[in-house]
Amino acid sequence: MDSITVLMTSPMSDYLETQLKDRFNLVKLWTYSSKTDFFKHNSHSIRAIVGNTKIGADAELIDSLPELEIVSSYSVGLDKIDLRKCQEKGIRVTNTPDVLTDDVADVAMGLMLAVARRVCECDRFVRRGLWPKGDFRLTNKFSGMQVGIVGLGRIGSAIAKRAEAFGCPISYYSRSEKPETNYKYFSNIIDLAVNCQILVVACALTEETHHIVNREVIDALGPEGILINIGRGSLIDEPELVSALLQGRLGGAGLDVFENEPEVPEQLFGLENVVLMPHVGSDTVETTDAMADLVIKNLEAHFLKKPLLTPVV
Ligand SMILES: O=CC(=O)O
Repeated sequence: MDSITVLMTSPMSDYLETQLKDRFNLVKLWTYSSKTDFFKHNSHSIRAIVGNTKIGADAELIDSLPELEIVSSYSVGLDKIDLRKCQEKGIRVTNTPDVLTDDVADVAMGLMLAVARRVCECDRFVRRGLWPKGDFRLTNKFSGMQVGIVGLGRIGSAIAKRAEAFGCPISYYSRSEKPETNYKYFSNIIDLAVNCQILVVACALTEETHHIVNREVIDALGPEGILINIGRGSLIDEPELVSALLQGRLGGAGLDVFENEPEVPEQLFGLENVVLMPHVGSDTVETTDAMADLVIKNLEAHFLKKPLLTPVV
């Protein structure tokens, strides 16, 4: 397949890069000095794009590559891909579901525990030599806290399963009720926020879910409530989140994702009740290798005219 040109949009894993280079003619977008230079050399040769959560395939890129056949995303989230455009042009799209579910759900649990039991604040307390001067203050019990989940898909369900093991009653909000679970369903996200102590945002970012957690939802969660986001930054109205935390209208937050990554609102840096992670939910050696294998298998299947493993479009 080394005559097939594949575009990688930004640096991902070394393993993925090596695997792509071994099989295809690999073009790396970030090695070009300008878009003009890139398009001049590659417009008519690229047949596949491998994108990720930073750079996917927007309308401009898709329209500039007349030979494009497939976008194989090194991510489960599809918000950086113009799916409508791909559909219109008959371009196939794949992603990497399932293989990263455990890691992202693990991170959600870590954030919940870290915020509720003040793990990072305790760490800073010990490192700063404050312990000999007095004990750390009491925190709140995590086991048994009411957990509300926004989006009960693969990742949301894996979070629910883990939280259940901590004795947490689970409720959820999603577009429709899931008959296969016994978790309490709320058809309105505000009702969910009123009725839980920890709200975990685990849905996909789409036009409908953009800023699904707004001021009203944050206020419904309240000054004792904890907000966790392992989905996408833009699921939450970030300026509203920051002002709620600064004003004490929200109890705490655990965030792996941000609206303008890698930029994080600096007002959050001074808040002890906030735990920040640099969008690393699925970033383990094991899972990134499994994601890379899935990207490669989808590309191979496509060019061998076999069924795609994880088709989206
Ligand atoms: O955020 C991670 C992903 O979408 O895979």
